Amino acid sequence: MSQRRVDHEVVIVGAGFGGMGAGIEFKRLGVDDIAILEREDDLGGTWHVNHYPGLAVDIASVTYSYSFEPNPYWSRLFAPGAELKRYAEHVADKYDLRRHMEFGAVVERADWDEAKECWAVRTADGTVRTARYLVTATGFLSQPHTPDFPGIDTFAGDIIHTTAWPDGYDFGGKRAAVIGTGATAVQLIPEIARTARELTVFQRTPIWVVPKIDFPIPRPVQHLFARIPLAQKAARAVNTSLLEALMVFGVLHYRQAKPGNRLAALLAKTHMRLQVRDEAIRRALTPHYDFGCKRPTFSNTYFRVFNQPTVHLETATIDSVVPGGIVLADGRRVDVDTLVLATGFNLWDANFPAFTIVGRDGRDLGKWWREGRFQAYEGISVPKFPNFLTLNSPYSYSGLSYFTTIEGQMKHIARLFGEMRRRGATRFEVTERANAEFLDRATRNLASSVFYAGDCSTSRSYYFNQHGEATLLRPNATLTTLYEQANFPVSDYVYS
Ligand SMILES: Cc1cc2nc3c(=O)[nH]c(=O)nc-3n(C[C@H](O)[C@H](O)[C@H](O)COP(=O)(O)OP(=O)(O)OC[C@H]3O[C@@H](n4cnc5c(N)ncnc54)[C@H](O)[C@@H]3O)c2cc1C
Repeated sequence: MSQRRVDHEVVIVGAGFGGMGAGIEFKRLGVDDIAILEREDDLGGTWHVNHYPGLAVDIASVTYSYSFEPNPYWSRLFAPGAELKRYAEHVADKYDLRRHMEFGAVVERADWDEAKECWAVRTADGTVRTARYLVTATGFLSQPHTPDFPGIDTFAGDIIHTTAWPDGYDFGGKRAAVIGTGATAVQLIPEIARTARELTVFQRTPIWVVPKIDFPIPRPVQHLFARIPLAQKAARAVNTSLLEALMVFGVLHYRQAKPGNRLAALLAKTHMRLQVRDEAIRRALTPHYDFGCKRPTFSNTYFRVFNQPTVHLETATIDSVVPGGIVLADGRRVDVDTLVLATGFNLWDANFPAFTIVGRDGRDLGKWWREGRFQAYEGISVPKFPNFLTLNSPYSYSGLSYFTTIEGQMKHIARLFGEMRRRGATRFEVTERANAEFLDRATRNLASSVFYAGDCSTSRSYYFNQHGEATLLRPNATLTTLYEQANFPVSDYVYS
C-alpha cells in the first residue's frame, strides 16, 4: 500500500472476534503485512479467556457469528463457550490469520510519529514495532475487575475470578460465596449450587432475567443449514429482527415505546414469580431500575436455585474479608471456603483505551476522553489520531450480537481504505467537524433512550461511563448503523 519503510503495514491489537474481523477485512483489501498482537497464549479473546462452568453465548448462535462464515453445526440455540472458541479457531484457520498472530505480546503504549507518519507500538518486553496503521481490538469485557475489599489478601481459602477458572474445580463439601450477580454469575451460580455444601450469593444490583428458550439443534436441522445456507440465513434474520425490536422499542425509543419496555419487565417478573417460592427473596431479586438500563440476561435455572435450602441470597454491604469468610456491614459474618469473584470487568477505567495511545500534537486518548467527553466518530475513529481505528470505542457497540458491531466496522474499513486507494493516499484522519456532528447526533438520539428517559439510577450499568453518561451503545437501529458505516461521506476524513 505505501512505499515508506515500516515494520508492518497494519498492527492489530487483540485476537478476539474483533481483531480477527479487522484482519479478514485487510486481507480482503489485499494487505498481507499484518501483525496481530495478543497478550494471551491463544486466539479467541473472551472465548479463550473465559471457561467457567455454564459459560454460553446469550445471543442465539445463528446470530453470534460472522454472517459470511455461518456455522451450520451449532449444537444448541445458545452454544456453550467451548464451541465459540472452536469457531474462532476455525475462522482463524480458514482465513489464514494464525500466521499473523503473535501471542504473549502485551501492548503497553502506541505513539504517532508525525515525521515518519507511522505508529510506534511498544510491548511489555520493550520491543517497538512501527506500523502504518494501528487498529485496537482490545475488547470491552477484557480487563477483569477485582474488588479491593479490606482484608481480601488475608483470605485463607481459594479466590477465583471468573476469567481465571481452574478447570474441574470441585465445590463438593465446600462453602462457596459468589460476589456479583451479572450475566456471568447468572450462568455460573446454578452450576456451583449443584455441588457446594452451602452457597451464598452476594448481590449488590439485581439483574433482569428473562426465560431462555434454548434447545439442542437437531441433526436434520444442522444438515439442512449445511446444505441450504439460505435456511440458516433466514433463521438469523428472524432472530436479529426479534432482538432488534426489543432494542429499538424497549431501549432506544423508551420515551415513545414504554409499553414494550414494561412488557419485557413484566415477562421477567412473571418468570421469577413462577420460579422463586419465597416472596422476600423475590422482592430482593427484583431490580428497581428500568429494563434495559443494564444488560438483561436469559436463564431458566438461575432463579430456581434460590429455593434450595443450601443457597442464600445476601444483599447487605460487604465490609471486609477475613481469613475464614466475609464480614458484612451489619456485623454478621459468612463462613466461606471458596470465594468466587463474578465482579466483571473494568470497562471505562481500563479499556478506554486498554493502553496509552498518543496521537498527533501529543493528544493522549485516555486523558482526552476523561477530561473532555468520550467520543469516536462512527464508533471507530478519533480526530488527531491519524491512521488509527479503535474498534472498542465509545458509541461503537450495537447492543445486540457483537457481530453486528464488528461487521459494521469491517464495512467502514472497506470504504475508508477503498477511498484511500482511489486517491493514492496513505494517510487518513477524521475531521473535527465530522466527529463533533456524530457526537451531537448520538447525544440527541440517546435522549429518548431508556438511559436518559427511563430510571437507571440504581442500575450501576457498564453502559454508563464514570461521568454517568451512556456512551457505550450506538443509539441507532442495526440496519441504520450498517448503512451509515458502509456509506459515510468520504469527506468526513482528510487524506494525504
Ligand atoms: C463471559 C462473557 C460472555 C459474553 N457473551 C456475549 C454474548 O452472548 N453476546 C455478545 O454479543 N457478546 C458477548 N460478550 C461480549 C464479548 O466480549 C464480545 O461478544 C466479543 O467476544 C468481543 O470481541 P473483541 O474481539 O472485541 O474482544 P475480546 O474477545 O475481549 O478480545 C480482546 C482481546 O484483546 C486482548 N488485549 C487486551 N488488551 C491487550 C493489550 N494491551 N495487549 C495485547 N492484547 C490485549 C485480550 O487479551 C483479548 O484477547 C460476552 C463477554 C463475556 C466476558
